[in-house]
Amino acid sequence: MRKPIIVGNWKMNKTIAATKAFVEAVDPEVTDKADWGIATPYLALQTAKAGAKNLIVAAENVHFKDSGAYTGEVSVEMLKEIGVEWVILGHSERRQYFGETDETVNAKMLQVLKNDMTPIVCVGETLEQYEAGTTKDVVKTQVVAAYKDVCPKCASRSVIAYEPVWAIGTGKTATNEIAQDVCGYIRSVVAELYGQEVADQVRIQYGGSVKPEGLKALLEQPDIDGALVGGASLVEDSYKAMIAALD
Ligand SMILES: O=C[C@H](O)COP(=O)(O)O
Repeated sequence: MRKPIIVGNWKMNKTIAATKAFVEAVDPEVTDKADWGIATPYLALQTAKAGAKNLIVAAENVHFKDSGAYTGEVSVEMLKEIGVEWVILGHSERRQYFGETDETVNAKMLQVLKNDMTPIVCVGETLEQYEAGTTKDVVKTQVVAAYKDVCPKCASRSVIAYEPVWAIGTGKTATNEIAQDVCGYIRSVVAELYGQEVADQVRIQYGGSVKPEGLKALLEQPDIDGALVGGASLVEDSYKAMIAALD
């Protein structure tokens, strides 16, 4: 039985002070019905870690090298020094605006897993690809590339987030049927790569305009084990409503 995992991806939102207030308000409400987390900008991670007793605290990105002349980047060692063990990789916004590729996502996967951190690796098609009917080809290519040279044991503890780009921040949610169809397909791709036992352990999230009121039904889908939530994770009451929705 896979435990649900719901992570708020804050993107470029919230100051350190706002992070402190959020964690103080939300962390005590967290239940064991799911693993609950927030991914914050780098600057707020230490504050989030200091306040979080229950919430997972994740970074939104990390570099694939140990250290060196990579101006503006943050290493795994830096994250681990402040106790951050989770990281989102390959979010579509990083692919779209910051030159993230399947190759760099793979390099980051290997770096993160080698250092015993947990990746949430994002895959998903654009509106154009969706309309062209190539969703499954696109996500298969992204999953196969992300897991190149990743060992089965490492793969089994990773998390995959399926996020159709056309549903991110647009208010357009994929129907539960579409989300299940693609998440089930992603699990079958993992099974092709590693066998069914590993595929059954990997947790697969859906992301894209998830709201508290839709969360429970989403998680009733057999291959959807959680959600990566943008906008609805930013407001304390909305995050608390997600927690309440699973009680
Ligand atoms: O990582 C989260 C996603 O990009 C979803 O964002 P959203 O819930 O605001 O659509």
